[in-house]
Amino acid sequence: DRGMTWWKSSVVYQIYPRSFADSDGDGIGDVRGIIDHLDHLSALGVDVLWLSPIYRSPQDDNGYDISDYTDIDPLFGTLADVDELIAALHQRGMKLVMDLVVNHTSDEHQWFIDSRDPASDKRDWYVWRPAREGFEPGAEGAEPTNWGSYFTGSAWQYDEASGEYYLHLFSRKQPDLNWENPSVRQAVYAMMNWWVERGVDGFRMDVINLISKTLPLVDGEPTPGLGGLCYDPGMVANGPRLEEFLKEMNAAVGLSQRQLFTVGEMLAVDVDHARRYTSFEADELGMVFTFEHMSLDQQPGVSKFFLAPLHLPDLKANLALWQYGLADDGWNSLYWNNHDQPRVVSRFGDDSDEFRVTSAKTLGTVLHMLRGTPYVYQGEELGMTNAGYTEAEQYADIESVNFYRLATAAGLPVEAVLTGLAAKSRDNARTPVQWTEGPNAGFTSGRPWLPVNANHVTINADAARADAGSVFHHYRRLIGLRHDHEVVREGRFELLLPDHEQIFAYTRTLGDQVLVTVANMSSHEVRLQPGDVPDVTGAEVLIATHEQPTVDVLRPWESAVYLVG
Ligand SMILES: O=C(CO[C@H]1O[C@H](CO)[C@@H](O)[C@H](O)[C@H]1O)[C@@H](O)[C@H](O)[C@H](O)CO
Repeated sequence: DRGMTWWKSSVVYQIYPRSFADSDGDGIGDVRGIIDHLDHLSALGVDVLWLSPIYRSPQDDNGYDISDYTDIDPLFGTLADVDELIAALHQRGMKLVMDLVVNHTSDEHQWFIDSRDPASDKRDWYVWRPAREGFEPGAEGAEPTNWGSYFTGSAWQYDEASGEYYLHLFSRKQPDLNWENPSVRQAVYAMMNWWVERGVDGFRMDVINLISKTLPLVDGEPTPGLGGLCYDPGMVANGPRLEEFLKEMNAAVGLSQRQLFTVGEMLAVDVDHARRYTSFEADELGMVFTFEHMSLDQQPGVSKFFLAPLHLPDLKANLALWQYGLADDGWNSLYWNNHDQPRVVSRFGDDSDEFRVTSAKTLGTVLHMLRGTPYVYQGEELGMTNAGYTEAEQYADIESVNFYRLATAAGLPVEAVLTGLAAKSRDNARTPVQWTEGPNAGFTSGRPWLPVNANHVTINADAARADAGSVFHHYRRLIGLRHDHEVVREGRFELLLPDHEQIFAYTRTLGDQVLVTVANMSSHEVRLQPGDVPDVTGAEVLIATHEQPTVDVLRPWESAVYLVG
């Protein structure tokens, strides 16, 4: 049965190696640090480990700028360390998913170094263009199109030596590969097969729906207030040959045939696109990551740093749209956190001492009881919070640093810019994992590359593991429910109380079994009316944040899951 894929009953744990665990005291996490903490993953019960990039890289974007795809950056370790990690994971019944970053490479990759020479047979491996008609090459406004890079500023860099511009949708040191060139595609597939032969079980594909550009490349609508450049992700996403490339890749690497795990990170992807890309008949991808539910607490059409309050009915409506949209074909990925998003307990929960644990648990429950494959980002299982930075100098992330420079140069009040960064900067997700209450939270014996959050004295893995009521043990139980109950894996989703401003409630139905999830997503007590949710009298309570849960009155951030039938 084409739909019978192993990852439908799996939970994925994402590691951002720089910030997970440092084994050699250089202040930067590494592969041996991961090997030293596999017990933590086994205790949590996760099935798949997704590793953000550890390949050789000048680290301009913390590894998402790769200079050698088949070698490990010495910061993180060696190929032998990775072989040991793969063996150790497989021995524990877990799988390893590597990050595949092939929309772009580093400008220090040999391919790009060769490509800079117009006579090189690698010239057409990247996207080179002459200056805009009628402009002096290198002059103001001579860029081939008005596209903005995701890290702000023009997406084109003038190359004095060859007198032309190359495209970089991210940083200047991340030139885009030209996927129109079949030699580029074959080189990528060969690299993927090299890793599969080494024991890797699948790939998380970085911004994979940007690889097919619509030709010819033309100007887009300037984004208001951002210097006249076009920052519309739709400008370059979901191009005309994307599905052709995904099918070709799938066949060349045997992704479906070898049941390899694949998830495509996709900006500007909607549920209709996702249905096509993840359809069981299509042989393209297993899942996609959408940003739609991550874009509801920002002002529409500008940058994520322009904040807007989250309206719970909007979040429920979007999650429901994807649950219904992929109900009978395709498959959802489920996530609140990753290395690009702020910590969910600070964003959608309440990270005060009074409600941090309960709101973190309830956010876990409402996500993990949905239909799809859940992703847990390192530290989420501990209820780690945002970094709480107040000064521009504290930020290390290229996207945040560039945005601060552009926004203040454009005359935006510094306070407003710092407020936006404090809420949305990617550095919020990148503070070191808090293992102990001790120095540097047990992350490193050296000086951490990014300061450890001071709240590690109370929020740390040792304390969480020792406390049966912790977020850690709640996540362990949620993961257990997915392994033990087919209704959690396959049950048909139905949203309840769509317009309720505080309550998130829904059912999952499989045969005569009904799972009822009811959650109060506010810091205030909420009273429900009879009939608001199905009668759960006598039902088995599978998991709950509070003793004696009821569906009449829900305490702040209270949630419970009932199994009826
Ligand atoms: O666009 C991406 C794609 O991210 C992927 O691609 C980026 C380039 O490789 C890389 O920086 C990211 O870490 C990787 O996940 C997000 O980083 C985006 O910039 C934003 O932060 C999300 O709100």
